[in-house]
Amino acid sequence: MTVLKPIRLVLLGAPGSGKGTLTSRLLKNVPQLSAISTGDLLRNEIAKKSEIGSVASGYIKKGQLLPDKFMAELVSSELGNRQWLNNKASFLLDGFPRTINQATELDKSLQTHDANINLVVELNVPPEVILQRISNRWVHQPSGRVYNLQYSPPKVPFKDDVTGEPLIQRPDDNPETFKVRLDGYFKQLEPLKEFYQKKGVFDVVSGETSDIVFPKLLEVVEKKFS
Ligand SMILES: Nc1nc2c(ncn2[C@@H]2O[C@H](COP(=O)(O)OP(=O)(O)O)[C@@H](O)[C@H]2O)c(=O)[nH]1
Ligand SMILES: Nc1ncnc2c1ncn2[C@@H]1O[C@H](COP(=O)(O)OP(=O)(O)O)[C@@H](O)[C@H]1O
Repeated sequence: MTVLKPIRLVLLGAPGSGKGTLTSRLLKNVPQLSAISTGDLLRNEIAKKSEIGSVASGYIKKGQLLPDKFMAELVSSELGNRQWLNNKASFLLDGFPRTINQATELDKSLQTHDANINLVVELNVPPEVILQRISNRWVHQPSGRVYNLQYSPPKVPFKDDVTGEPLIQRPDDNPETFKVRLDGYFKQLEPLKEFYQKKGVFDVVSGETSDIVFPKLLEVVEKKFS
């Protein structure tokens, strides 16, 4: 796909809806695009035993969102580090914003660089479908690569396809914590959708599998940017 103008894309989706899966597929199809996944960012900080990681681990274990100001600062410094705060760069945000306050903070920091979000796509996947996926989710924490014992198993059981390193199950993927996350997502969703609908940048793609959702997502992106 040839990109005619910078893509600044937010993927909205419940935990387990396929944000990580669809992001990696999209990046393969749109080489100009790179992504920030806030979940991966935080897990890497936890693995590094950094200050940020020590703050994050408590919230993540309980399935609670981290404070808006904390996340907004983390993401805007990451955007700066990657030199994306300009009107030429393309990027995808996976897992941010998740609240209306985060969205307004993001808006403030982007508009000063003439780099406003120009597409927000909600991944609309039925919750009951999502719940089945999570028990089979295994991840390669250092890279953020995501596997599923049913849907996309690793070539060697429980080993990352690229590095051969062991896969783990995320501590926040247990049923009770996952329910906290899922409820939290739906609580925040409507104000976020309205915020971006008012800006005329909102779209939604629905489906029960990523194989159904991905072509729809790619079509929305191609229609807008190629
Ligand atoms: N059964 C099934 N699992 C899927 C599908 N798409 C993604 N998954 C798996 O479901 C889990 C959640 O996907 P992920 O991309 O991590 O979602 P995220 O939490 O929104 O980033 C992972 O184990 C994926 O491998 C699908 O269409 N069907
Ligand atoms: N934008 C955010 N605001 C607050 N907390 C966040 C944000 N992004 C990630 N987190 C924290 O990291 C956890 C894992 O995020 P993520 O890997 O994106 O989970 P999922 O994709 O399953 O929703 C979240 O449950 C939350 O505790």
